Amino acid sequence: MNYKIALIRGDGIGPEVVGEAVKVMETVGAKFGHSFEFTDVMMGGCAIDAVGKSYPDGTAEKCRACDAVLLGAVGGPKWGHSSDPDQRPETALLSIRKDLGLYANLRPAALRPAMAGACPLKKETAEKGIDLMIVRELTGGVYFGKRERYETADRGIEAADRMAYSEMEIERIGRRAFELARMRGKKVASVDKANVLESSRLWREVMHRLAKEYSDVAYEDVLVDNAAMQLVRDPGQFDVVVTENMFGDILSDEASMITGSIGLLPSASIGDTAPGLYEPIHGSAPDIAGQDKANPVATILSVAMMFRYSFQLPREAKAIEDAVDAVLNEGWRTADIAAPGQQVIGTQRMGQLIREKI
Ligand SMILES: NC(=O)C1=CN([C@@H]2O[C@H](COP(=O)(O)OP(=O)(O)OC[C@H]3O[C@@H](n4cnc5c(N)ncnc54)[C@H](O)[C@@H]3O)[C@@H](O)[C@H]2O)C=CC1
Ligand SMILES: CC(C)CC(=O)C(=O)O
Ligand SMILES: [Mg+2]
Repeated sequence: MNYKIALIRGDGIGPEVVGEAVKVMETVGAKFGHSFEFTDVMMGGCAIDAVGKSYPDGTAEKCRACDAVLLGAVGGPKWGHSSDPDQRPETALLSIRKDLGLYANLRPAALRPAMAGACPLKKETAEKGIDLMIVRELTGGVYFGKRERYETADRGIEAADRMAYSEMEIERIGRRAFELARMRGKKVASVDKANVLESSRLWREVMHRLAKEYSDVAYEDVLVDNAAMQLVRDPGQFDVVVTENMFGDILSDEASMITGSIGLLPSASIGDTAPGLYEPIHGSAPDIAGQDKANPVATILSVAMMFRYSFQLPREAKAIEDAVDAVLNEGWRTADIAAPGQQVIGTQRMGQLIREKI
């Protein structure tokens, strides 16, 4: 079968890791008899440089014309944090998620067998294993609320960001979490800050209604500060963790380190109708961009998620995941996952080794 893929390579290490992931797709295609038609879609800092704004007209339409989207990362210090949203690379990221209706960001954090030694947690915690799925709400909350900056009478300039959630937004992400839990460990932890925030109180009310409906799934509420601590103390207690946009952003970066590195964790952003968007959880890593140092595994595993969720190709997805594990089991390491004294390989070599295993 032929699949159309939109490629948003983006900025920093984005083009490097997407380049390796594309080659992996082609290898999988050759092995299993699929072909891929790639369309480059420019967005982010590179688009500011080329056409003067980070989210050029027609970006969403180009993506909608494809079966799935693969994104590297956007942003970097070159473009700063302009007061003009068109001049901020991150505006493009938020806009594409909103325009495609990608409200569910699935971020699996699993400790791969070869990485157990790299887990910074207590030995017995690592031995228990880590396999959790963070279900992050992606198109609401404080990242999409009204942003304001204004002069006050007595306190100088003040800035504010509004965090808002509707029942509908909470219910649809909650259902995704409970449905996923049914296919996994049958446990949902809903993370909020209901002891302080009104949006979290509504979040909790809706989650409790769903918990009654999905009575075969064990349910608990966890306050976000406690969740951050529990993730380090005993991550094995979690199966599906559902939470709002910003909490999920932060907790998933934390989860990445207990499983080895942010360079390992993939994600899938999905909605109800538009093509899914697949991306590593990391950013554009300007500190290592252009040096063949980035770990491409997170992006390559994002392709595996694309095959599984958008194309219903579990055999092909597993071939990628098995190849990644085989390469890691042999001890090959990019800099972010290498132990002191261990030999380090680059982005391209890691990609090549994974393709050879496939
Ligand atoms: N999806 C996206 O496009 C995202 C974009 N960003 C943007 O990326 C830019 C940089 O953000 P940071 O806060 O520095 O976060 P970052 O995730 O880009 O980097 C944080 C640290 O992790 C390392 N790292 C990240 N990915 C890696 C990989 N594949 N292999 C090895 N090491 C890796 C980096 O070298 C850096 O030390 C910012 O402009 C930010 O807004 C941040 C997160 C997501
Ligand atoms: C612009 C940010 C919301 C990007 C980010 O950190 C993420 O989605 O993980
Ligand atoms: Mg993030």
